[in-house]
Amino acid sequence: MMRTRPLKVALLGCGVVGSEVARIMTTHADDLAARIGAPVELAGVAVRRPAKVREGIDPSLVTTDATALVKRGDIDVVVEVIGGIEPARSLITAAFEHGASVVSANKALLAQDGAALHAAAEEHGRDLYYEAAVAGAIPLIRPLRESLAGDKVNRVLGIVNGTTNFILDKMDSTGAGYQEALDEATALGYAEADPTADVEGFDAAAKAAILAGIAFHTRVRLDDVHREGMTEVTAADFRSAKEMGCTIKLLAICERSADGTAVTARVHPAMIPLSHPLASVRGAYNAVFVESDAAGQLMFYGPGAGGSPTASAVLGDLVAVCRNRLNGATGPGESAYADLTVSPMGEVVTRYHISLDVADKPGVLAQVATVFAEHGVSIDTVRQQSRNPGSGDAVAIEQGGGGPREGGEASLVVVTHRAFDASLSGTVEALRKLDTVRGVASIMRVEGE
Ligand SMILES: NC(=O)c1ccc[n+]([C@@H]2O[C@H](COP(=O)([O-])OP(=O)(O)OC[C@H]3O[C@@H](n4cnc5c(N)ncnc54)[C@H](O)[C@@H]3O)[C@@H](O)[C@H]2O)c1
Ligand SMILES: N[C@@H](CCO)C(=O)O
Ligand code: NA
Repeated sequence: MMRTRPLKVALLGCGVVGSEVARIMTTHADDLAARIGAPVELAGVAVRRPAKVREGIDPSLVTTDATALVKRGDIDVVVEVIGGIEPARSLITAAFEHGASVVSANKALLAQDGAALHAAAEEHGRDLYYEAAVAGAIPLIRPLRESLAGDKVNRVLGIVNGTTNFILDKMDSTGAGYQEALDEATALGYAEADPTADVEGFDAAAKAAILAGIAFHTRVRLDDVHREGMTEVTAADFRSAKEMGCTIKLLAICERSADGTAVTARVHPAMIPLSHPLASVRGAYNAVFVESDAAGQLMFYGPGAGGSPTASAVLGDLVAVCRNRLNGATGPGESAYADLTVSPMGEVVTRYHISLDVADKPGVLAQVATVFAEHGVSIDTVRQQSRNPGSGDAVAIEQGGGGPREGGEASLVVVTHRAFDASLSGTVEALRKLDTVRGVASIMRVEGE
């Protein structure tokens, strides 16, 4: 039976995501009411620039005082789509203290202060939902928290940042420059207010922390996630990847150790085979693999960024939280009982593609191979490409076949078998000290094989 008194919603922030949340709340009001069992009313919209015209929003609802709005006392659900740490954190905390449940899209805040916010929600008997915070529209938080609650997750691997996937895809498929592709992603509403968060991997690292925490029932914070951005990926890296039958993606990888007692979480660019499903994830789309004991391998795919897709996830949470309120119940809170050790990057085991600039003279290959062996890193393949003395150009490689002329420089590409990341770092450090190694052009991990 439909309750006539509406549930009151306060919207904090009316930017790319907030404006879409308001639009869908208005256009789908009847369906939302039927699904929830009570009408939902937009009771206030906190903004920074009140003079801006906001189509479909009653100007009398607009306020610049977000604090007063969340403290009104009659608000059932606060939707936080401001982003950043403050004032979002204080506003969410105040919302719980004043009796509201919270829906947020704020991965930066949840990765940093998720534990404290969950504790505040629990203390006040309210909900904290954040499906939109990870991989936009794709249902991922709820499947991990609820659908897989009876299984044991061992690995989460995916593309969780739309902006960087858009940029890498453009660079790979059209040869576009980095800045041109970033400007387009920003114009399409994918990028964060400061795109450094996207391109330096902070956004994906925050999402990895949230996913690892839920998947492994262990607190994983942003600082626990090894992070490398994608600003140094070059056209030459894409050429190397192509020669390997691979492409390059910015991946988030959360793994349980072989003995099951520890976990790692990391974000970095990596080569993946073109035959892997993640290789064909284009534009701002995201895709995440979840591997678990009983279910095996699951793949989640869809739009990972943008106002309307993100609003879809926010609305889904809003419906769930409103239903809980009507039932006098709360949904699942934080689950960190397993309390596994979060290991550093050095304990990750994977494969590596290393490009070295070396002197083209006898014994160099053996010297390089010895350094790998001394650090316990086993070589899978080696490829050498010579450059004629005085020319920067690579020429055909015919090892021992009268090709390379001694005295010039060569580029040496080594692909390893699986090895500890710490061993690889030790290898690279030692390689840099060899006189015959002129430089380490790139180091890229190889995943998804
Ligand atoms: N855009 C996306 O694709 C996307 C996807 C998933 C999650 N998110 C997350 O959603 C949140 C919002 O992102 P967005 O893209 O809509 O950002 P946005 O910058 O377009 O919108 C944020 C809005 O909040 C307003 N704001 C800032 N401080 C405020 C304050 N004190 N009171 C009221 N309003 C204030 C800003 O003026 C702005 O209009 C962020 O946490 C972001 O990480 C965004
Ligand atoms: N800036 C983020 C938004 C979605 O969280 C992205 O590009 O994926
Ligand atoms: Na999601």
